[in-house]
Amino acid sequence: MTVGGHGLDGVERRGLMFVLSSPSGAGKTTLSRLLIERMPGLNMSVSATTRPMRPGEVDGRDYHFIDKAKFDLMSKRNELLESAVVFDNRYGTPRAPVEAALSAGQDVLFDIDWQGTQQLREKSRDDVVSVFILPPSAADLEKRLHSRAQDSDEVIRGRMSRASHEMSHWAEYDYIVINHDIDEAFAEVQSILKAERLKRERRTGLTTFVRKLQQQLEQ
Ligand SMILES: Nc1nc2c(ncn2[C@@H]2O[C@H](COP(=O)(O)OP(=O)(O)O)[C@@H](O)[C@H]2O)c(=O)[nH]1
Ligand SMILES: Nc1ncnc2c1ncn2[C@@H]1O[C@H](COP(=O)(O)OP(=O)(O)O)[C@@H](O)[C@H]1O
Repeated sequence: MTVGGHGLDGVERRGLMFVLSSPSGAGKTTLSRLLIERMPGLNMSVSATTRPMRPGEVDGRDYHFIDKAKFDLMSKRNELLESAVVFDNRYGTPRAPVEAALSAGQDVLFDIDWQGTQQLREKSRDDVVSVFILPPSAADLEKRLHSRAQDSDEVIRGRMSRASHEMSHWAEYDYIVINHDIDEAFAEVQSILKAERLKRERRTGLTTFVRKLQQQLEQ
């Protein structure tokens, strides 16, 4: 699917799809924001959802908040790269911005669940790098869901009771990060992205680059 563009070091490479998943409250959103702020060349995929907007969320930045009819229309028109139902709401990744970024050699960051990750992997295995974030303990997870102060007690209970099921998919991911301390977890996720960007297979411009170096040496 991807064409390629210039990497940060000038060598052409294919963009990659960097996926973060976790049970709700483990820290994906916090880590995603830090990555977007601090890693040039990384674009957030803004999902469409039918779930209600939380206080502090911005339409078009955190999600595209749409109704079920619009979601179904996007799905019917094949405008979603993947989609899933989570907590009775629909979530999906708009296709066009992802394809545009990848073909320009940019990377795309996804905060999606295991169902969406499986769909991306089926479509573009070689371009997907997936990271599963775990909380240090159940008590920490619950504390974090409460500290976010954005969901009712009932919604939090629902998220806690789904956490175990979501976590059961950890072994499908390439990397596992335990989010004890946010700075450490961020450094780990950042290292994964940096290393994956250097993988030989996605650096399509290396042959040309090395040939040029050899020519210089032989002159
Ligand atoms: N498959 C899929 N999952 C998504 C998408 N957007 C968000 N999700 C997942 O839906 C779940 C609920 O997200 P959200 O309502 O923002 O709650 P939060 O995880 O507690 O912040 C999380 O596991 C997200 O990763 C998407 O476009 N596709
Ligand atoms: N390492 C951490 N230590 C303490 N609190 C954290 C940590 N990581 C995230 N949080 C807090 O936990 C809450 C849930 O994090 P969030 O990033 O919204 O999770 P998710 O997107 O996975 O649902 C937020 O209030 C966030 O500030």
